[in-house]
Amino acid sequence: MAVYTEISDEALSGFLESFDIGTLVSFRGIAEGVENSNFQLRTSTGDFILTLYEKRVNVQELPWFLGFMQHLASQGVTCPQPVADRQGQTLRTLADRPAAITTFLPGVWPREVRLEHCRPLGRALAQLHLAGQSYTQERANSLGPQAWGPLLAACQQERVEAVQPGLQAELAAALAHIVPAWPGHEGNAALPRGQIHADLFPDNVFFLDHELSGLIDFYFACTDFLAYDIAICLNAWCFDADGTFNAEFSRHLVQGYEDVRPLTEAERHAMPVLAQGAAMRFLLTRLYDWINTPAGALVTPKNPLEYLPRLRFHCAVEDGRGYGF
Ligand SMILES: Nc1ncnc2c1ncn2[C@@H]1O[C@H](COP(=O)(O)OP(=O)(O)O)[C@@H](O)[C@H]1O
Ligand SMILES: N[C@@H](CCOP(=O)(O)O)C(=O)O
Repeated sequence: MAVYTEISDEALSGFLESFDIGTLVSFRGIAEGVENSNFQLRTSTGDFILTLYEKRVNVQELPWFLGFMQHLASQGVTCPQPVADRQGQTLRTLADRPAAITTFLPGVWPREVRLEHCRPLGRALAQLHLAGQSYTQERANSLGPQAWGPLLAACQQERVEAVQPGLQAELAAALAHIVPAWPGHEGNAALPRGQIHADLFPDNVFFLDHELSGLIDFYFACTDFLAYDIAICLNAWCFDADGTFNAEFSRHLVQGYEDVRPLTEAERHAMPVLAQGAAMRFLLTRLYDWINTPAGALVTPKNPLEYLPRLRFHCAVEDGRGYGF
């Protein structure tokens, strides 16, 4: 459960007095997520989400994320909207943490990914990319290839080896292959860039009555290669429970994407290295959290080793045909 910071009823009721959203009826910590503390609030006017920003979020960047969510909504992408207080501020402080209230998005994320989810997912991702083109302020990807080596080093070799013998050497070797091959690296051709979600896992995509009802959790969003977002989705949505890659899911995802924004040949060609990088990024952040989560924190760290077979799979793929397109 991701509640790193507890809040009392009194503190929350006092906080709500600065907003025009009614009085507190109930609130509960949300037993999902790993990054921030999230609470579901019910007030006399409706449901809201309160987020206290914790780990990887840089407070200076919060206006960029909140502005991005507002911009996406203005372009027709359904996502939570920051709620302003009576002074017009969306970013506040509660329990010594940066805090924001956002609207509650109806829907449920798919506990089991099915084929019917994949095409709508691809379409929504491409719509997000097109909508992001008019949000012009850039935010560098702080978890891009330049961060992976330092992240592996920060995990400490002996602790990585304790997670799985040989893991440190395997990741170091994969990094030595992925980083020099990365688009835009030292003379490599770049790919189309723009605003990406960068964490569009099933738990960040809501469905209602078999339709995609909205996207949440924009706190890793950044300016990067658009196709990298597809590579993240290939990792997060297109492996069966037994670890087998599901090419049919992948094909539907990419078809949905291309219904809205056709891929360039260079993007298709780069998909294996982008998918390797995406597997590496989530493996490393999970590994870091696995090793560093403080005892007693109300959070369930995610298993880094789920991403090792995915990384190996992508390292063996030669071109887009490996992904079913
Ligand atoms: N705006 C929202 N509307 C409805 N539920 C939400 C909303 N934001 C978060 N949630 C719920 O909280 C959970 C955790 O949120 P998330 O943003 O993924 O947390 P974290 O950033 O800590 O990983 C989600 O899976 C969802 O159930
Ligand atoms: N999606 C990441 C972790 C980030 O958590 P989220 O709950 O914000 O999606 C992973 O699975 O490693």
